[in-house]
Amino acid sequence: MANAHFLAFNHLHLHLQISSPLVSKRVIKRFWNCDIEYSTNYQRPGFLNMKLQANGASIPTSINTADSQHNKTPHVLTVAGSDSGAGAGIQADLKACAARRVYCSTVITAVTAQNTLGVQGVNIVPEEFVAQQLNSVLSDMHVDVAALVVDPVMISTSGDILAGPSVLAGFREELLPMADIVTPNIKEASVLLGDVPMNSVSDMRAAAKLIHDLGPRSVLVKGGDLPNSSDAIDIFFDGENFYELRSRRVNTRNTHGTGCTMASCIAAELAKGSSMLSAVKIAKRFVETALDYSKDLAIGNGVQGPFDHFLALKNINQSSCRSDRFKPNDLFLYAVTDSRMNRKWGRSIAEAVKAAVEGGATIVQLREKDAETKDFVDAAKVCLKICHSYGVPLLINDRIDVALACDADGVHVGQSDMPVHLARSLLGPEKIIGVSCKTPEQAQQAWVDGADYIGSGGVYPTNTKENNRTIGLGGLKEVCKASKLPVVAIGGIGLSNARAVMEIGVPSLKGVAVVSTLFDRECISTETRNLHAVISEAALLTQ
Ligand SMILES: Cc1ncc(COP(=O)(O)OP(=O)(O)O)c(N)n1
Ligand SMILES: Cc1nc(C(=O)O)sc1CCOP(=O)(O)O
Ligand SMILES: [Mg+2]
Repeated sequence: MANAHFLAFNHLHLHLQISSPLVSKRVIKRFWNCDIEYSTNYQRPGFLNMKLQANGASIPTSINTADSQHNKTPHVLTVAGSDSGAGAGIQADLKACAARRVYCSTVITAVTAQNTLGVQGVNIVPEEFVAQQLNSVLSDMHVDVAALVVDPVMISTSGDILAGPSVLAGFREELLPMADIVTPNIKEASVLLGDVPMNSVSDMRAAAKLIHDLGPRSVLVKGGDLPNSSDAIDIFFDGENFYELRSRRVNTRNTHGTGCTMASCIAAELAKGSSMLSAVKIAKRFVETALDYSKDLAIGNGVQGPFDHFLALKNINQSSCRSDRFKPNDLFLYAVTDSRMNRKWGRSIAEAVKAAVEGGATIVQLREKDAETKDFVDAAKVCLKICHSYGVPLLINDRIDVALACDADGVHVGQSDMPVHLARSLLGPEKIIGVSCKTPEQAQQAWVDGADYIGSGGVYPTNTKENNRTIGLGGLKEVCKASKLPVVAIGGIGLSNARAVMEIGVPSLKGVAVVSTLFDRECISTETRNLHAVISEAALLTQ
């Protein structure tokens, strides 16, 4: 069978989003030897026409989408081969979708006998039966929106060639032009483009552009195997902009199935309603976290083992994340609360937080050193609602338990609090984690540990935090220069010196974090507005 490998190893996710009112007019055709056609049925609104053809036999199906609003379950349909070792293929897709809280149905194109040592056998599922599985799933499970994630599986992470020239032509001519995203690793990107050299990030950018010219709406070139790079760098290109997505390279043998997992996670996030860029970022962070957590797994005797999709996520409550992930510019005006100051001025934490966000605070941290746990959780829940109504993230100081209990957007930890990598494994890939750093070494470690940002200070002496070493503008500059993460300056910052801080001229510095300048004042919203004006002007001048 000429297209045996194509069926066996092609890996494709069709995400079926049930909750959206839109019906995709995208036509998916020449799907291996099956023709699948989607179109809106204008004669019968609420129905989706589908036609499957296998070996000339047509299986027309009309899907009722009329009551799809009742079914809000995000759903990924994966079309892929089975891996008996369960590290990759259908098994990885199911685990990834389950870990991301998305339902996954499956169409199996081949059954492989494989383990960590290699692939011992492949049994291709007949094309008619692939079509029948598709028909079974799609004729029953309602489809409002289809998005196609194509993982062009041709060369495994271990370097095995998984597909021949006919498959390559199939990808280039048939699948890529209708894909919403295609996710090659650097070896696959090279093969897709006729064996172009792929040795640098600029080669990856050029490849992303050339692959985009083949027709997909966006391209993710995964640089995990890029030589001489200490970071795992991926290039995302949406046809207009390039995004360089960096994460630290996790040193582990347990990488089997990372490509399948990445593609499934992207499909899962799309099914939940994310934008493509956001889906890609979350998927990358998820894979990084899962790899990190699975470093010491010992499964099989081969050189490349599987990783576990669930350990890193076992305690996660992902029910009410903000739709946007952390943006570095959120650090611009960072308000940190203080229970003593609130007591002094006779206001509740929620009143203080509301006034700060009304005045223009761009992120809030609850730093309630002497609050009882129950009071802290209750107050945090109220503050979370206030912050989210302004689109502002809310972080919790020190207390991972409180952050989990109220489902805050993240935490801020110091050098002697819960280590960042543990906080990450408890909180999961989506939560924001900030860490205090006074030195360039700590800043480098923060990146390695998977933090999102750095708080650096005390820039000036402060009465708010006892025995705090002052690092000055010079120390702040050194941290910012060494940091791959965005930095917010903290300590003794107010209207008179915020401008000098913002003008240090290192791009990683994104803003100032303040306590007394906002909260040890009579009118918090006015003080916040005034500080916002000062740092906005400084930011304009330093651009
Ligand atoms: C934004 C920001 N930066 C630094 C700190 C200080 O955190 P830490 O060193 O843990 O000290 P405490 O705040 O816990 O006393 C911070 N809270 N926020
Ligand atoms: C909470 C905190 N952390 C610091 C650090 O240097 O890491 S300084 C500090 C207190 C900042 O309060 P104020 O704005 O009132 O000076
Ligand atoms: Mg702390």
